Amino acid sequence: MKVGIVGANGYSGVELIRLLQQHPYVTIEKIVSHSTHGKNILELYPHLYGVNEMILEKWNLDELSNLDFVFFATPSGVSKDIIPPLLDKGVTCIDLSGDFRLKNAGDYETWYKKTSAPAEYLQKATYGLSEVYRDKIKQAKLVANPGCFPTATLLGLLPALKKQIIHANTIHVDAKTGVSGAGRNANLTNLFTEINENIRAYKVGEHQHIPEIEQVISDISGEQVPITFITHLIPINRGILCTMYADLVEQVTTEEVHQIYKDMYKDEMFIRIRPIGEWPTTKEVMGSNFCDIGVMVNRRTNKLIIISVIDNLVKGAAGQAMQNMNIINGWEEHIGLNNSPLYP
Ligand SMILES: NC(=O)C1=CN([C@@H]2O[C@H](COP(=O)(O)OP(=O)(O)OC[C@H]3O[C@@H](n4cnc5c(N)ncnc54)[C@H](OP(=O)(O)O)[C@@H]3O)[C@@H](O)[C@H]2O)C=CC1
Ligand SMILES: CC(=O)N[C@@H](CCC(=O)OP(=O)(O)O)C(=O)O
Repeated sequence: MKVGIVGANGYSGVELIRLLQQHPYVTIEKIVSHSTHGKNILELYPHLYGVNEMILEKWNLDELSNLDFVFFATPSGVSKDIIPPLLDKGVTCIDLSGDFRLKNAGDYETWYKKTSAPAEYLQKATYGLSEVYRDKIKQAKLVANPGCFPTATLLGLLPALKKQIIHANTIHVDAKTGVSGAGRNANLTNLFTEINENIRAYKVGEHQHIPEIEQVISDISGEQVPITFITHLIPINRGILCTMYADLVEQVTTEEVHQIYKDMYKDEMFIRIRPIGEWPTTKEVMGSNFCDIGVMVNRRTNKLIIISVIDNLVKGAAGQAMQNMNIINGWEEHIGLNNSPLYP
């Protein structure tokens, strides 16, 4: 199958190259960039010598129309204009940006502060949280790949929400991310001197992933509730760790909750429910498509505590996008995604 990557020289794009190169049924036919078009990708990423030595091209609708599948790893506000004509030509698109995730155009404009994609295309998009929307993804022509934080948050909350053991309106999420989440662009807050030996809360109360998480919670629980969700930038390259708390509806034990989580994810190869008393770390999923989850009931407060971790560039972006491509094509979901985490 012939695929293309638009935004191929960003961090998520390069992660797509790494993963798609190891997929047996796929060849990367086109890599597209914006300000760097015309360069060999090696000039930007010398680690790709002998792996991928393609030239970055300019966006060209006709040339991309000959492909089977195109991945978009572009900043928000870009794919909303270029995906619709490509979709109309019958090419299946997977968008890693936020442009097609929110069903309500007004929500996108409020939280992203940009013009939304046309409403009819928002309705055509399928939200690509693989483990939750697999059946819809199978039929999709346009997948809105989830944000990195929503992936870690929602996979962690899902069993508790589905089994209705927590009050959805009491959910608090304390999320931490590595710096690659901000992409490969020069900006003051991403300087080594600003990041190193430092932790910073950012976009407090106004993170664009809040409506995305609330949209799925509402879909699963039937409740439209606001959540408290705060993000922090920490001095690591890759990884997201979300610590979540919510009030329990009634008293349950850690063992009971743990069993609910194990049962719900028993057939999911990328979700690892950690033994009771063991809390996952970002390094334990680095480079892999795993989402690791630990749970505990805090008896003193009658709250459920959930900790989930992912690699933001893999399960949080390129890995989940490739998992979705596998789902659409009816291939086994793990194809190209078998690598174990990189440790230490
Ligand atoms: N980084 C992460 O962990 C995650 C990122 N995402 C989302 O994925 C998308 C890409 O993120 P990331 O890889 O971090 O971003 P980067 O900033 O690292 O890369 C952005 C890419 O988009 C290209 N680009 C910029 N403007 C345009 C344009 N107008 N037309 C075509 N291409 C353009 C850039 O090309 P050039 O350099 O040549 O200008 C570059 O290749 C974003 O929407 C992000 O929110 C989602 C989940 C996780
Ligand atoms: C560290 C950092 O800045 N991370 C980004 C990750 C979000 C992202 O990748 O953007 P979309 O999912 O909205 O496309 C952020 O918190 O905004």
